[in-house]
Amino acid sequence: MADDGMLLNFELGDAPLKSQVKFKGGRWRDRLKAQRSVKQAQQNGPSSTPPRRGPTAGDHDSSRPAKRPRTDDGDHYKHAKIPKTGDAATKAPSHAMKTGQISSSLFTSNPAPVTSFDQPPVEEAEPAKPSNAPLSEEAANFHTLGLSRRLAQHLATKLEMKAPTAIQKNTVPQLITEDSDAFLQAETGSGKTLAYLLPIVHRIMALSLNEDGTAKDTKVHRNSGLFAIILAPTRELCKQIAVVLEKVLRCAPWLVCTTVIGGESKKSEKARIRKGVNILIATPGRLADHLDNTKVLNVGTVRWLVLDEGDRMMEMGFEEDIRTIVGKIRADKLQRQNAEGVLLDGILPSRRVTVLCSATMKMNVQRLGEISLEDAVHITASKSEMDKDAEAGHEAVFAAPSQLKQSSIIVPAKLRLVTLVALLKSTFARRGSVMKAIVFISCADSVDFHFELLKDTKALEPPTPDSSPTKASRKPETESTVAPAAYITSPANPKVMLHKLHGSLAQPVRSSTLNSFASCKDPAVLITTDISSRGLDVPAVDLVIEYDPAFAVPDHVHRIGRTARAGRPGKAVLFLLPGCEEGYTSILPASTPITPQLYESILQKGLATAVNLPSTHTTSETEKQTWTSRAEALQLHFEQRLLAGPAATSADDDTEDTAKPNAKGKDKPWKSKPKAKPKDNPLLDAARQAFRSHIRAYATHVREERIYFDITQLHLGHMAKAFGLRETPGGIGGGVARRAHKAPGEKKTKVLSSGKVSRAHDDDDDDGVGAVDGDAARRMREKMKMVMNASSEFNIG
Ligand SMILES: Nc1ncnc2c1ncn2[C@@H]1O[C@H](COP(=O)(O)OP(=O)(O)OP(=O)(O)O)[C@@H](O)[C@H]1O
Repeated sequence: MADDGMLLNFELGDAPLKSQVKFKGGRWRDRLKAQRSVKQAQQNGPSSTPPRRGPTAGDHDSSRPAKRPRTDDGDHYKHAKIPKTGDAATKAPSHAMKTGQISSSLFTSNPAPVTSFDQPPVEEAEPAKPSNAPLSEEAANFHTLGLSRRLAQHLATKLEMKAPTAIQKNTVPQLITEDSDAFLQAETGSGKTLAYLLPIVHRIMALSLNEDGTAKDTKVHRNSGLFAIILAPTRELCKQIAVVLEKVLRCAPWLVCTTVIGGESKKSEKARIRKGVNILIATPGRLADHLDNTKVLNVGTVRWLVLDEGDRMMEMGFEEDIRTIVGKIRADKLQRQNAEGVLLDGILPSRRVTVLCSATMKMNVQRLGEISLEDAVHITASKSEMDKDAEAGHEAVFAAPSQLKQSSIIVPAKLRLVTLVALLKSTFARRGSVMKAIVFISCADSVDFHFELLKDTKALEPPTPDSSPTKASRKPETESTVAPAAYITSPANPKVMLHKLHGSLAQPVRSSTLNSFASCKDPAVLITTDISSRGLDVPAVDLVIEYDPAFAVPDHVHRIGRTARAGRPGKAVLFLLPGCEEGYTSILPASTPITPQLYESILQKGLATAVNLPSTHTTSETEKQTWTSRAEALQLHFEQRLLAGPAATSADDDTEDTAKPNAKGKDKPWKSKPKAKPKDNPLLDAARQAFRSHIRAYATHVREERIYFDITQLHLGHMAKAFGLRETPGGIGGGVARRAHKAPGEKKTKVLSSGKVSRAHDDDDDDGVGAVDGDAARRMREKMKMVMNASSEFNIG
């Protein structure tokens, strides 16, 4: 985009701030309010905050949260022409960023929150007792649950697991003694993986060992038959399950497990199957493929089919594959003894057992149950819950771990980026306080952009051999996904490693990045999409930040469940926009209230000291610098980084969505492809692309939750600022741009590329797609469907 005529809401110059800010347009009341807030910010420094007073709880209609007061658009700011890129102001930012010389609209014209912050936060009397921790050894141990002494001892001595968790206590005896199907449902981090693995391993081991642990005459080995298949939705999860299983099988080294998950040649997978395997861990697509094409894969001896994260597999569109797999396994005649004449019945289940497993239960699990389960027992962590649900015949309510501390930050769109940096900076302010944090973002483009923005561009020269976290990052696979972080480091904690992960990365890159994050000895941040929300088990994760809220409540439960695992403490922070989004916390599961936090306090804390601005920009910090001016300087710095270098062409601004769905939904429905390749400034281009994808992704919150995530309430101009953009990029796509909240009789609104929202005509489209021509509406519906399935994030073979 050419810079000529580009408007920005910063004024760089020597004149005092006061005289520079004028507000035009809109209602006089709004102008006066904005003027006062700027004046107050100038006079009071750190203590200055925009005037805020939200309605108290009484004012707030809980059924439909109050709309946020809409401020008018750019008219409220004084606009100045930006100098051409390369001009003195952009070339010499340090000069431009001297204290008192910046006029930023960061703190003006922001909508006020509806949440009342007047109430002092209720202090918890004592920390909540962990709900997903192992039980006390007196209450239960693995041997008394029915596991062999050998296996129980191995767990205690080699895996340091002396007592089971509640779900393990309820599942292990059931799966050892009964042959009925089971539906395991327990909160995140409660040990469901071992709950189903241990009884399977115990019973397969029993083919070779007597009850007293002595060896039987006939010992099974890797060629004795495939006894169990475990299906999981992602390659990462499959590998993780395989790692746990391999550790368990060290006490029975004659048994073999393997994975078939794609990402490597089918030939080598076939070769492994041919060598013999007793437990197979697979993604549905790949297994269905092998069942069709790999003759050596004999499922006649299979006694268990485990569907881990079953609801996610359904959501990702694997229903057909699962039907095929279940059908093929059931159709194959059950072999009572294997080829070597070892009698399987009596020791292994006498029928094929299906185990379905998840922390949450979306409606589609019911359908999955219909496909795969017969008279299943519903096993939960608490017996009473199990009985009650069995009687009532309804779903168990999914919950967050009780020890998990949840909070929300109500942040106006314009301040999101600087607040994220401030939060991360204060999180890692002290060495050793937080080791790992995960930041969830709605789409891969936005993950890419934030990673590029926050990584230390200066520190990308080859790392020194003694820097432990970079051991993994030295690998070529992680060159573009692991980097030292800038901005969030501090003198006390100078090394923080930034990681990014999403489904569009090649499989070796995904695996190495995850490995690097998990094994990183220094503090680490993972910026990721929902690809990391399910099943990922990195015990040292202390903090989960939902920078973009999840598309549905169950996804939120899985995201926050990456911390506070197996009884450990953890924190989760949710970013929300002022207005209707604030009501979202009322539908989230939490054992203690989700504490709302003021963004000002986050900024104040995080920007109490100077931000380590990398690259060529250096601030001339003075003692007078306040957190507000630091926030403004930081925002300005980001915006200047985007503008540095030759400007990109405007061709991409006219980009329309060209996503082509395919059968497996592997492409990215909300990702648009530029018609013309932008010439330069990759960061600016990445910001625009991220913004577009973010807005499209926003439109895909599940229907029931769109009263909280109403795209018509989104101020595109303000949101653009959170991507360091001074203008709202075009090309968001007719469908999304014209979408409106579907309330009966409500007029549709139209989101213009300028960021303004204008009223449009009514339409009667069922899917909430706005007034677009029939073809476009159909395309949009298709796209929405695909996005709902969210399969784009997973490259599953
Ligand atoms: N009995 C136990 N004692 C100690 N730690 C355990 C025990 N069982 C499991 N764990 C640990 O608890 C953590 C979580 O286990 P797991 O990944 O199986 O949880 P999950 O219930 O499947 O969670 P999610 O729903 O998020 O996938 C793992 O790090 C595992 O090693």
